[in-house]
Amino acid sequence: MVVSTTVAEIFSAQRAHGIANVLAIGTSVPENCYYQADYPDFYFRVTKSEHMTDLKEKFKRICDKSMVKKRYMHLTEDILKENPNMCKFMAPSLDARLKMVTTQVPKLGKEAAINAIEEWGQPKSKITHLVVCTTASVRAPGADNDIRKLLGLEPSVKRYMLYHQGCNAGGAVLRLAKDLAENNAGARVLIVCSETSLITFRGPSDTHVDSLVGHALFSDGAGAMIVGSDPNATNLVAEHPIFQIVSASQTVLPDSENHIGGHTREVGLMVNLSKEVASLVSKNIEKSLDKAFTPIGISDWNSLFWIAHPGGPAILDQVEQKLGLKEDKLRASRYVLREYGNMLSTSVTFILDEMRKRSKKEGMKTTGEGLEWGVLFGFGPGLTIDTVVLHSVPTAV
Ligand SMILES: CC(=O)CC(=O)SCCNC(=O)CCNC(=O)[C@H](O)C(C)(C)COP(=O)(O)OP(=O)(O)OC[C@H]1O[C@@H](n2cnc3c(N)ncnc32)[C@H](O)[C@@H]1OP(=O)(O)O
Repeated sequence: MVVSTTVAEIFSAQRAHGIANVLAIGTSVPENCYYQADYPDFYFRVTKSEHMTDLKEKFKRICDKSMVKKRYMHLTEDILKENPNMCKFMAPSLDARLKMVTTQVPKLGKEAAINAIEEWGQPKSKITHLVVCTTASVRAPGADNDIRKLLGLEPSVKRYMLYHQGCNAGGAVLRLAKDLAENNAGARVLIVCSETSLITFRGPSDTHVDSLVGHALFSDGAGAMIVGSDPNATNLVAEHPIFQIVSASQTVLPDSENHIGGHTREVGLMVNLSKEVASLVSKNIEKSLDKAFTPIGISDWNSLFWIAHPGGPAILDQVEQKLGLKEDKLRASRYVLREYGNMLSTSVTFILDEMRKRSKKEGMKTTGEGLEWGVLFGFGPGLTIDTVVLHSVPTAV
């Protein structure tokens, strides 16, 4: 038998030619909207904690400084009445939480995915890979298979489930999708991040004030993106890149393990946040920028468009100050924090969506506020920083 092809040729044919692109973006939030101005009253009332007057005043101060105007959560007063243990600081409640999370995470994720697929305009049979991310639960088969079924995707779609990663995973999913798209010719990767506070909500405790910080910031939301290389311009409905994914990296800051943590216990997911998070991120961020942009020859951070995970206003303020960023650089991050809160891994998808939409609306030349190069940062437990270098495309296409 004469074999007419080499392993090197097979290897080459298996790979895409071009760099990975974000080809579509979709988002979704639950119906219930909570206004921050009313939230301290709601929170202390539903958790039957009105007697903790000093703590309530402290929570009001945190909410006032959170920069959040409103956020969306699946949780309702009725759900909490049915599950009173969720209103205590530490009471067994994991089963009840997981039962709701099992339905809610795929449902919200599906809605975002449908929006992304609609924008993409291609048949869903072209989706080859599915990357799903949530901090809210751990199980098998997981939310990835549920989302596959809800969307009617083929059983042969190659699935990747990222559980319990926290906020930096908004960058990590793009890193994974880039590797998949560039290493598999014709691959179309559907990314879905879906987060819910059903797993973290709990009553206040005067010995764990950091829990109140989470309760002032965290919210529900899902974001979806389609990522692929070599966009098809010849189809009846052409594929249009929105951002090119140039490079992606991750690092863990030294001696930072205790600053953001999440532990799933009988009482749900316990999150700890130290007061040093903002200063640690801001002190270390320039190293990640240098590493990502030295090969491109960029050292002026104001020449970039910015997609920074809005962990909290202190993080955005200190990053801005440390790097000498102009006031409007973190505009899209601040907008998403104000209008939606901190949706963990999902937040950066909302920021990408806001940036490209506003760039077009305001007549800017590119999807990145008229600029060519940009950076996406995810910050999460570890303390982990995920850095993604992006390249914009012209808005006129
Ligand atoms: C989950 C993930 O993987 C990734 C994530 O996104 S994790 C979330 C990351 N975000 C954070 O860590 C929040 C960062 N912090 C902030 O944005 C701000 O500090 C804040 C909105 C919480 C408060 O705003 P501020 O301008 O710093 O106000 P400040 O007056 O210092 O703090 C308000 C109160 O909160 C308390 N506080 C702030 N951070 C605290 C913390 N981590 N733990 C305990 N208490 C805290 C302060 O002591 C202060 O109490 P008093 O009013 O009684 O003095």
